[in-house]
Amino acid sequence: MQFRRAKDEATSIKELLVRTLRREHSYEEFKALDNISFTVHQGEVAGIIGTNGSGKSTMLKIISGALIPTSGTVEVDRRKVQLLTLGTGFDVELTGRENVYLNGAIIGYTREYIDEKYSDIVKFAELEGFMEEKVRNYSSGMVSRLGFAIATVRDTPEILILDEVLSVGDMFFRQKSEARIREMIHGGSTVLIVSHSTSVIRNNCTKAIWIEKGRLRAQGDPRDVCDAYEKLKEVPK
Ligand SMILES: Nc1ncnc2c1ncn2[C@@H]1O[C@H](COP(=O)(O)OP(=O)(O)OP(=O)(O)O)[C@@H](O)[C@H]1O
Repeated sequence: MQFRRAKDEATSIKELLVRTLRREHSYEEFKALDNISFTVHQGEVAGIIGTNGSGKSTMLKIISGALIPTSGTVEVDRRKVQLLTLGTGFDVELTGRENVYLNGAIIGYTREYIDEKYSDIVKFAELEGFMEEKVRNYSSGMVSRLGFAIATVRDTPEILILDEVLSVGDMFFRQKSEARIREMIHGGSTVLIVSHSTSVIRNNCTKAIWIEKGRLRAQGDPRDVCDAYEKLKEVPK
């Protein structure tokens, strides 16, 4: 997967304007994912790990169909896939209620479905009494709780893709959200889960895939792959 990145960033708005007018921008091609190949079988729970910027979210977006790869192929039945990701599709100038409809529509829910599930979403997010308030006035934990409740209200799909949806909210909400995710993971779906927590990968996954700087570094037993990944992070003595 190749992206185009601005090579020399302007240091001021004036410089940016001048460069734009003079058409002086230069770009470089950047490979976010390079020659990655793996298989996830039906019923497997695959955990994806890697340091920041290594390409995990890009890969999930390609698998779910949100991004089209510049080369290579993915074989997946997209009608069965649901990608859960937080923090996208919220407008802070709208109320909590309006954002449920906006965010739900982005995920692919119909208006009728959101009408039916609205009170379950509010209850799970514990935001009764705040839904007519603008999201601008929410704390970041409240926004994540609402995002999590919207994303997970649906019945578990056959192929579930989770992009860092754990560890949301305070300790009490986290316990509740982890229990919901565990139910989804162990409900018979095929799951791909990105997490920075190696204990989440060790405790829930049947295989682990480690991506580093856009390349496949290792795949296999979650304990072996997580052990190797943690060694990378050890500070040299
Ligand atoms: N649309 C884009 N245009 C240009 N570069 C992009 C784009 N999307 C992602 N990238 C770059 O691709 C690389 C991989 O990003 P990605 O978000 O997939 O990493 P990640 O492993 O999910 O990171 P993190 O753990 O921080 O969430 C990063 O260097 C990022 O800046």
